[in-house]
Amino acid sequence: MNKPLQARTRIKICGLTRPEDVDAAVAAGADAIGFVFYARSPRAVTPLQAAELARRLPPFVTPVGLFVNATPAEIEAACACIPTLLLQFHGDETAAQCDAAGRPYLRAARVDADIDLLNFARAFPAAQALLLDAHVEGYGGGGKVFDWSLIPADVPAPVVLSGGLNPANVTDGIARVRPVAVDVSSGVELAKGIKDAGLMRRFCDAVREADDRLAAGL
Ligand SMILES: O=C(O)c1ccccc1N[C@@H]1O[C@H](COP(=O)(O)O)[C@@H](O)[C@H]1O
Repeated sequence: MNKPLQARTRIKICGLTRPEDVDAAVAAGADAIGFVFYARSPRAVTPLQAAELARRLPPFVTPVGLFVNATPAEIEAACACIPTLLLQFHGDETAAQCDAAGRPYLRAARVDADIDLLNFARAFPAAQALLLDAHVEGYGGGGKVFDWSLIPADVPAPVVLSGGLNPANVTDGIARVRPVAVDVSSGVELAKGIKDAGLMRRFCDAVREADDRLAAGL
């Protein structure tokens, strides 16, 4: 269930920890900013830190909270600090656990040759979108590209393409997968959790270029 040709590909930039990076991501054209609420990640922030960063977001830029096997209390604490938070479940959460949060969510699938993406998508009918990331140790954020040909054409959910995207490969990813959105972390970083304004700008420009090419039928 990918996007119509004329629709703009949305851009999520994830793993932000610094106010100046939030400002630069917004200026570059990000539609969503991700905060990692997973203590083992080098990009982890606390709910209070994320709330401080999220206050910088203008209207229509969505804060996204990334969770890996968090408790309901941890999810509630983050939502209490950022009332408009869209959830991203990136661990081993079941549909019942995702639904129990009672909020809109993205469900991440960690893709390798063993996953059945059709069944996975069907298991999460309430998810707003299926976020496809490479299967890496540590759940995600590894900067690894997966084999896009593993994505069936008829995935019964909007697809967010992720996993090792960067300014050089995102145009190709959009042309091949036609996702509703793309999500990047490592590919716009100087170091884990430290974003580069120039790379974020180049990434967003590359997404626009891909959209323009698709609209022109190229
Ligand atoms: O960013 C992390 O540290 C992270 C930790 C645990 C799960 C997911 C994580 N990040 C997400 O992984 C994808 C792909 O990231 P990358 O561009 O390949 O670095 C993306 O959704 C990140 O937000």
